[in-house]
Amino acid sequence: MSSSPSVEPLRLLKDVFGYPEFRGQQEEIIHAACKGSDVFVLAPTGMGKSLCFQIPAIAVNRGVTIVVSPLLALMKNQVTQLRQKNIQVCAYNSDTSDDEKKEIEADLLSGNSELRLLYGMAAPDRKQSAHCVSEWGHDFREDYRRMGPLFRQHFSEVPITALTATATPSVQVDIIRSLRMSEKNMFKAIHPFNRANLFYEVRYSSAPDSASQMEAIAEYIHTLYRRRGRPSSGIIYCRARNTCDEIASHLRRRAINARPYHARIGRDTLAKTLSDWEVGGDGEGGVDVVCATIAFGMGIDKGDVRYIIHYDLPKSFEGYYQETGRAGRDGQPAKCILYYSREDAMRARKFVSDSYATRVAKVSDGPEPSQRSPGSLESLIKYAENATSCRHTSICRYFGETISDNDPDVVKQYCNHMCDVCKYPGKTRQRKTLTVELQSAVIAPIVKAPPRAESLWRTTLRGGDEDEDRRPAVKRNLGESSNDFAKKQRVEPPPPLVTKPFQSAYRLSKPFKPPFRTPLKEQENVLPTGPERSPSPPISVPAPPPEDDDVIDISDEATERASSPLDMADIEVQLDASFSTKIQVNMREETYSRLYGALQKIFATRDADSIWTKLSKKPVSTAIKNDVLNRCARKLEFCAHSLCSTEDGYKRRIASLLHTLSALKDPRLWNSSSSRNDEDDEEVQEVIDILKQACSGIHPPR
Ligand SMILES: Nc1ncnc2c1ncn2[C@@H]1O[C@H](COP(=O)(O)OP(=O)(O)OP(=O)(O)O)[C@@H](O)[C@H]1O
Repeated sequence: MSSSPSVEPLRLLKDVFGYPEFRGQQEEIIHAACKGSDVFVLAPTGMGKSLCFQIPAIAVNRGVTIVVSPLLALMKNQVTQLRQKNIQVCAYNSDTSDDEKKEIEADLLSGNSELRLLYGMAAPDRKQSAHCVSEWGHDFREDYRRMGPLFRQHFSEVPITALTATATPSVQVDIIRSLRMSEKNMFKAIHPFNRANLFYEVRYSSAPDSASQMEAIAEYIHTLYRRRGRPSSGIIYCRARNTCDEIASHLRRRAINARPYHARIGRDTLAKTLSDWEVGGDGEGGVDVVCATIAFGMGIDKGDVRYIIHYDLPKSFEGYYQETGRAGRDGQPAKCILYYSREDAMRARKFVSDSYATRVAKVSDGPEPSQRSPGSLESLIKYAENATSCRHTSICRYFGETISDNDPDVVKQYCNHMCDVCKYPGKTRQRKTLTVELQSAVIAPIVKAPPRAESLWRTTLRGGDEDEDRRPAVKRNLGESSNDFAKKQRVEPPPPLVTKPFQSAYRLSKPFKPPFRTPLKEQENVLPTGPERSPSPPISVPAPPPEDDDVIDISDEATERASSPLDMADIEVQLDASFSTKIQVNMREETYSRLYGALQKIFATRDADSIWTKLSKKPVSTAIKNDVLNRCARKLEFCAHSLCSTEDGYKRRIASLLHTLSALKDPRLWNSSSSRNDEDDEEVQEVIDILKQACSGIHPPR
């Protein structure tokens, strides 16, 4: 079906959309679509893909263009914007009233439709889910796959345009095949992925410390304000909803106009936040910063977003690219800061690998999902760990571009000092190196532990850090290479390094080396067979500890113990004093006891036996139960101690752990069949894993 446009596309661009010229290959794409070719567009975030189908829909004054979108919010925005331009457009989705649906159907059946565009969902029976954002290659893959043949069966001549910002070469092939697009009559526009106006930076920390990280973010926003003389629009992305709430409150306490945005907030409030944010960022009111999960992503199109901060690691490279793509859509410079620590990377890893299996199972044919896959996350981790390659070229390379890093002129085409690696090479390398080496620094001067423990610690810390210098001594002097400080910095330097160990002790793959000496010898109590390492049960979300609970009161430890149902062994716990210069030894001992008591309380419930069965699959004696709880308490305490540099940080972490342990008394947390797609579950899952690990230590797999 070939048509020539009734109205010149360029005139529409100028008169209706108010832009003087086309961007990238917009013009060619629009002409190909008007001619009736199938069109595949791969173009970076913010390039203007929407106009590539909107202009042909208006220009060819015949028939109606159906826009299939995976996202209700995106649909709504576009419908509103097009209506403001007096274009006949409707949406047909779960929000459309029955009357309006009838009107639309009548219009379509009239044979002379007045509608130019009709927006519909990829899966109309499915409520819009926050997790679908940037994920159509996964959650919607099956819907699109079914839609392709069905559509072609009924409308063999109708051209299809597919547009995406994040498709690796294999996903491109899959999209074209799934939608049954014509290979012969196809116009393919592949744009470079690069977003040259975005400054990418990775801020390394040795372990996420929420208080200092939030404060660093507040400080960054204040500095930006001082430099620009007015507020700037920004988005802070977090994996967990609770974190969004916490950061938003923290920023508000620091006089920054911030709001949370995630799926647990009511629709009306979200709509208000979005509209307030759309007018904010210029000092004239509104909301300046949105602290959001991925619920706030694809389809967000505000030109003047000056910064995107990833408070923690996104679950995929595609997600990272999509989310940073919300910045600088007006073409002006904008900053994208990714906070990275290995502890967080390990959490994300665990989370993604668990949920990926479910996703793969859903794919009937074609390549496995790439987004939110362990491979995609690993690439993102590699990107963050790499302090020597330009961020821009690394991103483009992930999406399949071939770029030679050896040729500075080539690199310059991608990045003109618009990333931390290119702008501050020495400093970036040193920051990354120091966060790694500081782990040794924290431990080395104070540990007089047996050589085995030390080498284990060092090995674990250094795993996966192949491309880093490994200098033995820690230098606190952040001296720069001569060029780095030659010019006055225009970007805010990263916050001070966090001087804490840099690894999730929760996730050590090697045996845990406790800081306590205990008369219970490792692996003394061996049961006949070891428990299987079955996947952990899905769990629901515990509420976070209230802020007032942040600092724990250790004094009621005795009460915890007294109410314990187990015949608690009189465990003599000796602290290895050499580990404990940060936190007073007696506080660590008390904390250990409190954790032990809290663990015992979990097993005070009626469901204790079934929980033990889940953990060990074999009958367990009271002595062994006590040993498992002891190991778990030691490990939890050790983790908290390892990951904190201050007493306050230690107390906060312990408070959060105690809260999680308390939540685990609820048997539903062990049995729930709800999906573990929420980061809030992670601490619960970690405790369960540690318990399992403690059990397997007692029954080593043979
Ligand atoms: N030719 C143009 N000149 C100037 N601005 C344009 C042009 N084309 C589109 N834009 C504007 O660029 C912004 C981004 O467009 P759009 O939302 O279509 O991007 P996109 O490619 O779909 O991005 P994403 O994949 O990130 O959603 C919009 O505000 C749009 O109006």
